[in-house]
Amino acid sequence: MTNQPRNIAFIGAGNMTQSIVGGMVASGYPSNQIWVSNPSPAKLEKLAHELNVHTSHDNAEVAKHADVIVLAVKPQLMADVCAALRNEVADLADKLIVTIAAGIRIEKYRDYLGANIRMIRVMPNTPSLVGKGMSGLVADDRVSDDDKAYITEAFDGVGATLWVADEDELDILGAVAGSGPAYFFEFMASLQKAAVGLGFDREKARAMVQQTALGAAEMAIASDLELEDLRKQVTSKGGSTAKGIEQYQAYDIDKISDDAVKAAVQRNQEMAKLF
Ligand SMILES: NC(=O)C1=CN([C@@H]2O[C@H](COP(=O)(O)OP(=O)(O)OC[C@H]3O[C@@H](n4cnc5c(N)ncnc54)[C@H](O)[C@@H]3O)[C@@H](O)[C@H]2O)C=CC1
Ligand SMILES: O=C(O)[C@@H]1CCC=N1
Repeated sequence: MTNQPRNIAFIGAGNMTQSIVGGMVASGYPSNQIWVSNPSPAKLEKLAHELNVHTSHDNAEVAKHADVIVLAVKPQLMADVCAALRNEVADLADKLIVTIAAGIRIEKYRDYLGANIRMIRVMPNTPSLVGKGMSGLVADDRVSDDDKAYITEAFDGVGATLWVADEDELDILGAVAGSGPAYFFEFMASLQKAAVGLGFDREKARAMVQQTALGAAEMAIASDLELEDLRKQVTSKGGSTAKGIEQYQAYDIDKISDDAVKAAVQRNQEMAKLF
């Protein structure tokens, strides 16, 4: 890291924490400066064994070690987890608080943790595990440039980062990029099923689907062309792709994506009210 690594504690050792911590360690973040807590031991044992990070079942204990606390529990549990931290950790205002939870607004965390906290909201995604994450970030106005540079570098280590203007934008980024891997996996699984339906075994069908997805994503990143133009390059006039694309368009794939993203944004907004 260019920025001085800080002691960082993750509260909750679920899918997202495992992805981020795995990616951070792989990108060179010192594992002896990472703490992770979780109520049940199985995930902690795996993290301690594979990544050599510090673990505990006690949230307050890991928080006390940390300069940076990452809240990584489900939104439904956030109020209770924060209430316990507030009771047990005296100097929360001196620490940088990062949350990766969908929906819940910074203002709400001030109720949960105290009015004087400084906070960054990050909306990551699970490909962070393989260093290909996409994380959106937004900070309150108490967060310093140093804090922002540090957290940007930490999440750049597990993929790409994008600072957004406000929390409304973060809800949208979450609905596109946070949830996005699920949309792509759903689509890839459906292509796999189509190939299996025509006689391929699952393994071969998966191999061709995942390599094609990887190739398409890498081409999109490498190219200056619009995505629509990349699609056209594959679609020879009178050829087979044109027939396949006609089917997607008949089901109005744009509307499917539009509806999906709007539904996910709406749920983020609901969670902001609920928790
Ligand atoms: N999974 C994803 O793709 C993404 C998730 N997020 C956010 O990340 C957060 C975590 O999501 P996941 O990792 O998917 O959930 P998860 O359910 O896999 O992980 C949550 C973890 O918290 C632990 N936990 C439960 N009660 C706890 C407590 N009192 N103290 C400490 N840990 C406790 C659970 O045992 C579990 O290991 C959520 O708020 C979600 O909105 C954000 C972006 C992407
Ligand atoms: O489904 C969720 O609520 C979280 C946020 C983005 C991905 N997973």
